[in-house]
Amino acid sequence: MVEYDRHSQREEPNKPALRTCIVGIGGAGSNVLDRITLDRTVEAQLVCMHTDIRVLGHAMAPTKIQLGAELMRGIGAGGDPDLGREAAMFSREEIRQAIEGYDIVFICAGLGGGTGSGAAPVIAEIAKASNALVYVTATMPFSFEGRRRLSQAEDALTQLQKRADALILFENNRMGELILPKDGIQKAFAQADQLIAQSLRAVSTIVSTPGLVKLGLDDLTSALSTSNGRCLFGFGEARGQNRGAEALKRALKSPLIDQGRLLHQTKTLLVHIAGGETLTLMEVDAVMKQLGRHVPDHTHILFGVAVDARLGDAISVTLISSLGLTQLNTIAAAAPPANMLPMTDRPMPSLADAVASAPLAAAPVAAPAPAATQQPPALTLSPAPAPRVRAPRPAPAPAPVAAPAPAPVAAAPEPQPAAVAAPARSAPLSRDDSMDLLFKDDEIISLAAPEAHTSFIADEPELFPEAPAAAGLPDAPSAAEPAYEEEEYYDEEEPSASHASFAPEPEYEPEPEPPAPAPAPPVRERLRIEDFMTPAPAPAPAPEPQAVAPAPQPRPATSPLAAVVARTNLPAEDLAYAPPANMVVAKKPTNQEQIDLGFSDQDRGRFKDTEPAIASGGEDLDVPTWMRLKRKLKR
Ligand SMILES: Nc1nc2c(ncn2[C@@H]2O[C@H](COP(=O)(O)OP(=O)(O)OP(=O)(O)O)[C@@H](O)[C@H]2O)c(=O)[nH]1
Repeated sequence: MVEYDRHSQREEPNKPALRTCIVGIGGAGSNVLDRITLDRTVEAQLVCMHTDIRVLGHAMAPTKIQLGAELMRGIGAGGDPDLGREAAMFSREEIRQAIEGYDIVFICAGLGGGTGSGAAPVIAEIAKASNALVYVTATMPFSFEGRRRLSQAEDALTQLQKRADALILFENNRMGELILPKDGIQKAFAQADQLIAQSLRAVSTIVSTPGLVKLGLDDLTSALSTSNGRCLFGFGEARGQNRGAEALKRALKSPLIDQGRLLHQTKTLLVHIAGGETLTLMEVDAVMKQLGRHVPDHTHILFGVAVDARLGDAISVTLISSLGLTQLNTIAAAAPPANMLPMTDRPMPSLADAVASAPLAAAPVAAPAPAATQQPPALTLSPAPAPRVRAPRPAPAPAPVAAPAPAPVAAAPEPQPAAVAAPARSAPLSRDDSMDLLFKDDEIISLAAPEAHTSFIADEPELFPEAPAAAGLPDAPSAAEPAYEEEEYYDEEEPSASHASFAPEPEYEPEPEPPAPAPAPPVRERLRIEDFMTPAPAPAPAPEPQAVAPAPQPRPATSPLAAVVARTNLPAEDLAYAPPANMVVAKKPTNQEQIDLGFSDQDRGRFKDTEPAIASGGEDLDVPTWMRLKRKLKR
């Protein structure tokens, strides 16, 4: 058996190691950080930042920063990004001290709520000012969370895009592909957290672990950076026989690379293979050969190998790349060129080549060629609509023919790679066929109808105004605000370039519109917890438990947060496991579809001690809040 000489991967003794810091912001960021903390595989400073002291109190990160303590009084931002931003502004000196002096700052947040969406851009700005490389890992909300959250997430994304050196976007909608349809939403979140934690772990390991074939920050940034597009990430880890092939298979199954499909369009692909002391040359070679069947010749491969004793007898494969918006639109709008099909006979550069030149340029980039126009109709995809312009729903594709792609964005379309080495096929290859070539039937995870939310919209106001506006009430709906209409959201096409990127395939395409226009759905108020509960008389306030900061002071009775402050006086057990004493479950209202989302009564594992963050008199009725409540909703 051939083994690597591990001596060659030792760093020069006088070369300082890269200092990395991972900042988790808000509820989602804190959950991911908890997972990383428990894994104990990342050598980085972990910092949790939140406005909500109850979440901070349970966070496992060694360093915690309460954002805007005086402004927020220990309460979450209630879904209001302005409050989250102001809270971060109030605490910017603490933030600066916490992240100063690091070479790389990873920022992890769930976009759509108040703290993460508002504070993350501020923190990214501070990190950039301290000359750190800023990598942002963010989630976009589930579509069922409502249009308001999506819009807030898009705003935050636009701001982050300007400040981050690289941005890995996880669409929660796609996380559904990681689990079985019958699994509860808690499992979806847990799986999503795990994937995000893996990405952070993989990226930070790549830059901090000495490797046989070392990847540098420039490699990583070039693989991750895209001015206006989407990062692709796949990670797989496996043990036992065929552990290399199995790890690669799992990495290719990642929903973030569309089950391997998106790799066929990448110009640069970073591949990192790591294993314990038993990692062999043959295993690495086999993984690279296998990967070569799914990557076109012209892709520039940045290849790294590391022996990491912490992996034990496991092998991990990390794939990182990015696709520009134009490429994504091209994929969505046109039938895939033949060179997107699995390239079963295409050899990859041998490992010897790779080790000889690190990073490895697998093959010279092929000269761009005109887009393949006569490809077989392998996939029928909806045409890409113009970005962010409300327009009538585009008519479904009439027949499975390779329709010419309409120009989805103002920029000139990127040239398509030449359809080289395209295996001749007598019959059209469906996506399922394509997956069959990769995996056995029972290994293909059922695909949820994908929907991307990576639109990048107009410029945001400056992050650092001279005088920040006074804090408004969290999540208070304004008169001008659009009503919360889930039905309309599901049905309506929100045409945007990025939506087009992941336009559903024929099997998921909605039914054609009926000839007569359906009556407009009734406009509903945004659901509140009051819709389900009615107050009972005479609650007796109990002494308030202390967390990491001074007890929140009650706000004026006019504030919707007043009820939250009052509720924090209740015993923790009541908060976590039973309805508050002053509440009784009310009769089920007729319009509560958002609540009928299949919450199971299983808890969130190690997060089970997390207190609920329900604003009983407020507006904070998001999914994570219900998850933290862990209360089985009875009808
Ligand atoms: N993948 C994943 N996404 C989450 C999780 N928790 C929340 N999210 C997503 O992140 C968005 C923001 O939720 P939070 O992070 O709880 O909100 P926040 O940033 O703390 O803001 P406030 O609660 O308003 O202070 C939600 O709309 C969800 O889409 C989680 O555990 N995993």
